[in-house]
Parts: sequence; C-alpha cells; structure tokens
Amino acid sequence: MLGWVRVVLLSQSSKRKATYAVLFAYVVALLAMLRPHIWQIASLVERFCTSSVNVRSSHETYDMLTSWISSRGIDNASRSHLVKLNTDRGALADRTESVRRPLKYVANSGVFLFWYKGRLLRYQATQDTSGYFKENNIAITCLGRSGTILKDLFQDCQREYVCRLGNKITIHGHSGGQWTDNRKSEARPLSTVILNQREKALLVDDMKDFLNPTTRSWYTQRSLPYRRGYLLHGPPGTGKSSFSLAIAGELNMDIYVVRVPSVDDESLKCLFAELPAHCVVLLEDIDAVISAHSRESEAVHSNEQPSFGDEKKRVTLSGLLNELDGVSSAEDRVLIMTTNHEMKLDPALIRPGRIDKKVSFALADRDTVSQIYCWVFQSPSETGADAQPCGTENGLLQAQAIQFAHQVPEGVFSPAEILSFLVPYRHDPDAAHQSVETWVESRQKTERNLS
Ligand SMILES: Nc1ncnc2c1ncn2[C@@H]1O[C@H](COP(=O)(O)OP(=O)(O)OP(=O)(O)O)[C@@H](O)[C@H]1O
Repeated sequence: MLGWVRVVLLSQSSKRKATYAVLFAYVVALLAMLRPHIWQIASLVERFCTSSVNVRSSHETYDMLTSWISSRGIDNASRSHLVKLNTDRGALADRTESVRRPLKYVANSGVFLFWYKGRLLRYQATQDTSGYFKENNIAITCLGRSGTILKDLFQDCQREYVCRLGNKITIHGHSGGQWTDNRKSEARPLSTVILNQREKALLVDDMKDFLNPTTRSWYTQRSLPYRRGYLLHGPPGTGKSSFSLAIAGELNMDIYVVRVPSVDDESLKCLFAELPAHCVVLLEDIDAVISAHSRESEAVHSNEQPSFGDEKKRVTLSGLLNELDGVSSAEDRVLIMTTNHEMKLDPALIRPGRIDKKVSFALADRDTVSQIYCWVFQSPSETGADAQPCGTENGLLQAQAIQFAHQVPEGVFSPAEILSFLVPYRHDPDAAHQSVETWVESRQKTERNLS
C-alpha cells in the first residue's frame, strides 16, 4: 500500500503531490478514527447492504445446497466438516460394491467465500442447539439488497438435485413435531403391490384425475377446497403402506409419513405447518386418535389416578380435524390415512369431504396368492416396472401359481405372511409346494392356541 502511494507521489508535480499527501493523511486519520467501531460498521453493512438465504439441515434444501457446494469442491477451504453417509440419490446410483457406504463431507461451521456467476458470495455454517436437539444451518449471503443472485443459485442447486433424483422419491419421517430424516428411495413400481386389479386401477385413476390441472381449476371455480382424502383399511400386512409409497412414486411426489400414535396435537400442528404443497401425506394408524368421548370414558372407567409422567400425549380428534380442515390443508395434496380398525374411527373423521374414497385391503384370496407366487418366482427379466405378475406369456408359472393358491386357504393369511413363507424358497419352487401344507397347518394351530 505504502509502496503504491510512493509511486503515485513521485510521478506527480509538487503541487499535486501536496494535495495527494493531504488526502492520504485524511484517509489514514479517518480509518484510525473508525477502527474502534469497525465491528459496528461491519454489522451495519451486513444488516442494510446484504441479502441472505438460510437453510436448515432438517430440510431437503440443505441436501440440495450441500451437494452443489461439495460437487464443486467449494467447501474444501473449510476447516471443520461434518461427515455423513451420503444418501443423495445420485450418490446411491453411482455406488459400487467397494463403496457400500459412501461418505459425504459437509462444511460444519465457519465462513468462506466463493464466486458464483461473477459475484462473491459468503457461505456461513452454524449449529443451533436447543436442549438435546442440534441442527446445522447454512446462510448464503451476497452484497446488495437484491437477492436475485441467491435465487439463481438455489434454482441451479434444485435443477441439479432433481436431475440426480431420477426415478426416486423422498420419504420424509419425523421425530415428534419436526420432519427429520428424508430417505431417498427408488420408487416402488405399483405393479409390485398386489391388489384387486380393478380396484387398484380405479384408485390410481382417481388420484391422477384429482391432480390434473383442469381438476384444480374446476375446484377453484366452484370455491371448493382442493383436497381429496383416501382411507386404506384392512388387517396388518395387506399392503396399505406399500401402496402409499408406490403411488407417491407413480405420481412423482414426495411422501410425508406421520405415525399418528407417536404425535400429539402440538407436534401434528408443527408438522402440518411445514408441509410443502404438492405432496402425498400418509397418516398411519389413524385409529390412535382419541376423541373427546373416548377421553371421558377412559377417565370414568379408570379407577387409578394417572401418576405424574404416566400420561402419554396423543392426538385428539379435534386437533386432527383442525389440521385437516385448516389453512395449511388447502393445497394440492393427496391425503392417505391407514388403519387396521376401520370400525373404531369416529364418523366425523371419515365423513365425505375428509375421506372421499375408502379402499379395503383384505387378507389374500386365491387370485392374490397366485399373483404373489408369480411375483416371487418370475425371472428377473419379467420383474420390470410395468410387469404384471402372472402375465399370460408364462403359462407354466401360471399353472404352478394356481396349484399353489389351492393349497392356501382363502382369507386367512395376509400377503406379508405369504411373502415371508415364499421368499426363503425363491430358488426352489418345488420345495415351496412340498412345505406349504405343513406351514398352513402349523400357522392355523398357532392361531387356534392364541384365540
Ligand atoms: N398387497 C401386497 N402386495 C405386495 N406386497 C405386500 C402386500 N401386502 C403386504 N406386502 C408386503 O408385506 C410387507 C408389509 O406390508 P405393508 O407394510 O404395506 O402392510 P400394511 O398393510 O401397511 O401393514 P400395517 O397395517 O401393519 O401397517 C411389505 O414388505 C410388503 O412388501
């Protein structure tokens, strides 16, 4: 700096030299005066002359941003990294046998600068701690009051991320009132969920029709709330959850799964407030909701006073209805509820408008058993996304499937039970035929002993 000043002064006339010297002295004096206030000035500049975008690690946008940053090695400059298993969809697809659990390094704390489209941006990673819960945050900041460059950056991150997703959907779980893990999973083909063909086609068409843009404007023109609810009911292991995940893949929508027994009104409210538009919401085991009536009768019939800490908070019917009917529900979401106990549901919960279509998932009949058989034993070339179990092209397999289905009593076993019997015999169908009768007898004997 001083060298530069010397060069400038030497090349000028003596009158100019004096002017520059005075100017330089003023600048130095001004800087010296401002020195004690340098942090206040920096914070004022930050407050009034910058724009920023924040992302939280519990949101998928965090994955989008960190993947974009890491793929360009921008965060190599950071000296503190968080190491995670890389569950990005692209990373899973690229995964080789030798790297079964690819690692991903994300800048964990600290600040660094990087260039994007000719502008200098700041990356700042911090960690928020509230109680036991820790969350990483990233703020991207640019100079200037317009955040357009940041929006461009996030659009780039999103484009790249969606490109890598391919055929995968994100399954969002939750911990209490916060969406936590977002598992990326290859969309399960609908053909692998075995259900009465006609019933399945009607249900899928209904959902697709609901999501059609013309349907949306039809609802809007008539001021009807644009939502549609489905109730999938039936015994455990009949494919209700599997169908919900498969339909999310078919509709190319992410799915948000709420385990109703593990939330209360407050956490349900937080979860619904964070739901995006255009997604599938799956409320599992909806019969765990308690109505005001059942609360009262529980209190009357219980002789024991609940001791301190015994009381487990649950979702109340009114709490759930508030969320279903509330402002945050009026988006193009497909709402699916599942239950093993349809008869226990309060009529208010399943009235038309909240539940528009009910579908029964039953224990396996002959047709279901033979479809499961074909699905297990058909060759890999026949198990593509559009493959139908028991396609007419494989006559021998069909005949064996029908024979097997006659060895299993109808309406007794769930598809999950039949699958669990067949899978160990997947390379030996003859052994499956020989063992099935003994298996049926032993299962029925166990059932009799239990009842
Ligand atoms: N109809 C079906 N078609 C294909 N697979 C099925 C079907 N039913 C069950 N399965 C298999 O059984 C397992 C359990 O199924 P799933 O969780 O979908 O049942 P569920 O009805 O949701 O059970 P629960 O009521 O206990 O939640 C899954 O691995 C699934 O692949």
